[in-house]
Amino acid sequence: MELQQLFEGVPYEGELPAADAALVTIDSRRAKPGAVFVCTRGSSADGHSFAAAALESGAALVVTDHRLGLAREVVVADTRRAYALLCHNYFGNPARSLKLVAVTGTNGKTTITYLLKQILEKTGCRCGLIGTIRSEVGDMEIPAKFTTPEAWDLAALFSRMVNAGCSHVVLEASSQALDQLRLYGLQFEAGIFTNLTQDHLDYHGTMENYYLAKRSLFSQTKTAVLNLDDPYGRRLMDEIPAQRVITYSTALDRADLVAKNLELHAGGVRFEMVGEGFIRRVKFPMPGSYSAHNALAAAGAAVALGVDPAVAADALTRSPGVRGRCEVLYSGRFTVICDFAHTGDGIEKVLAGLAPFVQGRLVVLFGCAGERDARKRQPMALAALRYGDLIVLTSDNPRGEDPYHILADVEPTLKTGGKPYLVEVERRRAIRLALEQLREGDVLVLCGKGHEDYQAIDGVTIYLDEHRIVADWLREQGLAE
Ligand SMILES: CC(=O)N[C@H]1[C@@H](OP(=O)(O)OP(=O)(O)OC[C@H]2O[C@@H](n3ccc(=O)[nH]c3=O)[C@H](O)[C@@H]2O)O[C@H](CO)[C@@H](O)[C@@H]1O[C@H](C)C(=O)N[C@@H](C)C(=O)N[C@H](CCC(=O)O)C(=O)O
Ligand SMILES: Nc1ncnc2c1ncn2[C@@H]1O[C@H](COP(=O)(O)OP(=O)(O)OP(=O)(O)O)[C@@H](O)[C@H]1O
Ligand SMILES: N[C@H](CCC[C@H](N)C(=O)O)C(=O)O
Ligand SMILES: [Mg+2]
Repeated sequence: MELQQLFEGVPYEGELPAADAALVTIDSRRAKPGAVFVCTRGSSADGHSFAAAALESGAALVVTDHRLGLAREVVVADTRRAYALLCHNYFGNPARSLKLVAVTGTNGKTTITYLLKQILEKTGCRCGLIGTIRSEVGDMEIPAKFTTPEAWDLAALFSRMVNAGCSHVVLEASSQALDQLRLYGLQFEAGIFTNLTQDHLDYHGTMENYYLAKRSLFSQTKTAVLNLDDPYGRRLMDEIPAQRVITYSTALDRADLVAKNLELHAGGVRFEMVGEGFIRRVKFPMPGSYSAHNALAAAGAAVALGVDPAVAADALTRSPGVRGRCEVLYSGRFTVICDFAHTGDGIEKVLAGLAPFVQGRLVVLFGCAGERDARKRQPMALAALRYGDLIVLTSDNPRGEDPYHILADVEPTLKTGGKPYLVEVERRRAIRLALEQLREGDVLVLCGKGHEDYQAIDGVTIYLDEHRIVADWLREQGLAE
C-alpha cells in the first residue's frame, strides 16, 4: 500500500516519500524495508530513541511526535493514535464491516465474551472473539499474547474475521490496552462494564487512574451496558457522555435488566430475567451470584444488538460454561474445581458462590503472581481465609520474582488467620498435596490459572496444565480412566 493511502485521515507534518508500506510497527526490532516505524513512549524506553536504528534497518518512514531531523520522518500530534489509525488503514479498515462489542472491568471479561458469543451464534451469525484465552476466527483458534492485542494485531484479526464471514466481534478491553490506546479509532456498538476492584495498581498507581482508563472505553461506545450493583458502574452512569445506557442488577428494580427471584445452587444460578416488556427464565450453569451478573451483562449487550431476550435466555441456559472459569474437573466422593480467580474479589466471589454447598471442607489452593500488583496479595489471602477450611499456598506465575519471596509476602497474613494451611512452592506438587488432603464431601478450588497451560518462572515458560495434573492423579488413584 502506498504511504499516501496509508495516511488517509491521519494528519501529519512533513513529506511522505513515494514508497509502499509493508508493515506498521512500534518496535524498531521489527523494522525492515517498507516498514513504517511509529515511535511511542513506554514505561522503560522512548521509541523515539530507536527511530534512526529503524531507518538503518530499511524502514520506509518513521512517525514521531517532534522533529528528529531524520531523512524520512513525519510528525504527528499523538503517535499512539496515529499508530492505531495507520494499522486499521493498512488492513482496509475491516472493523467498519463488523459490529464490535467490548467488555471491560476487573473480573468477568473473558466469561462474558464467551457468553455473548454463545448468544450471538444462536441467532445464526458468525462472531469472532478476542481475549485472554485466545482469539477465535470461525473454527480457527489463535493463541493470545495479550488480553487486548496491539492495533496491528487487532486489525489483522479483524481482517481475518471479515474474510471468515463474521458479522460480530466480542473482545476484552484491558485497562492497560485502554491506557495505551490500543483500541483507539474503533467504534463499539456496545461496551460492557462489569466491576472495578483492586488490581493492576502496579501499572495505574491509583484506583482513580484505573477507573479512568476503564471509563475511556465509553467515549467509543453507542450503548453502555453497566452493572448497577457496582459503585463504579453507578459512577459511570453519571459520568459518561450522553448515549444509550442499559443497566443491569440482581437487586435494584430500577435497572433495565434485573435478575429476579435469584436462586443459588451448587451447579449454577436460576433467575427470571426481567426487562421492558419481557420476563424470561434463565438457568445458568455457573454458580455464585456473580454468575448472574455475568449472564445479565451478556444478555444486556445482546439486547442492545437487537437479539430477542428469549434467544439470549435460552443460550445462557444451554451455555457449556467457559474453560478454567469455575470448571468442574472432578465430581465424585469430593469435587475439584479449576478457576481463574487472581484478585481478592475474584477469590472472594468464587468461594462465596461455592461455600454454601460444600458438605465437607472447602480447600483453597492459590498463589500470587510475580511482576503483577503486589498490593492484591493480602486481599487474596484474606479472601481465601474467609471461606477456606484448609488453604494451600503455592506459586502462580512468579515471572522474574523469587517465588520464595512471594510466599514470604503472603504467609504472614495466613499465619494470623487461625485456619490450617500448607505451603508448597512448586505448584504441581502443591496441587497433588491438596488432592491428597481430600475427604468425602470436600471441595478443592484451584485458583489463579484457569485455562493457562504454562507457568512463567524466571524468564522461562514451562508446561503446567492443571487439567492434566488432576487427571493424572485421579488415574493413579483409580478414580478415572
Ligand atoms: C506494562 C505494559 O503494558 N507494557 C507494554 C509496554 O511496554 P513498555 O512500556 O515496557 O515499553 P518500553 O520497553 O518502555 O518501550 C517503549 C516503546 O519502545 C519500543 N522499543 C523498545 C526497545 C527497542 O529496542 N525498540 C523499540 O522500538 C517498544 O516496542 C515500545 O513501543 O508497551 C509494549 C509495546 O506496546 C507492550 O508490549 C508492553 O506490554 C507488556 C509486554 C505486558 O506484559 N503488558 C501486560 C501487562 C498487559 O498489557 N496486560 C493486559 C491484560 C491484563 C489483564 O487482563 O488483567 C493485556 O491487555 O494483555
Ligand atoms: N462478575 C464477576 N465479579 C467478580 N469476580 C468474577 C466475576 N466473574 C468472574 N469472576 C472471577 O474472576 C475470575 C476471572 O474471570 P474472567 O477470566 O472472566 O475475568 P477477566 O476480567 O477476563 O480477567 P483478566 O483480566 O485476567 O482477563 C473468574 O475465574 C472468577 O473467579
Ligand atoms: N491477564 C492477567 C492474568 C492473570 C493471571 C495470573 N495467573 C497471573 O499470572 O497473574 C494478568 O496478566 O494480570
Ligand atoms: Mg480476561
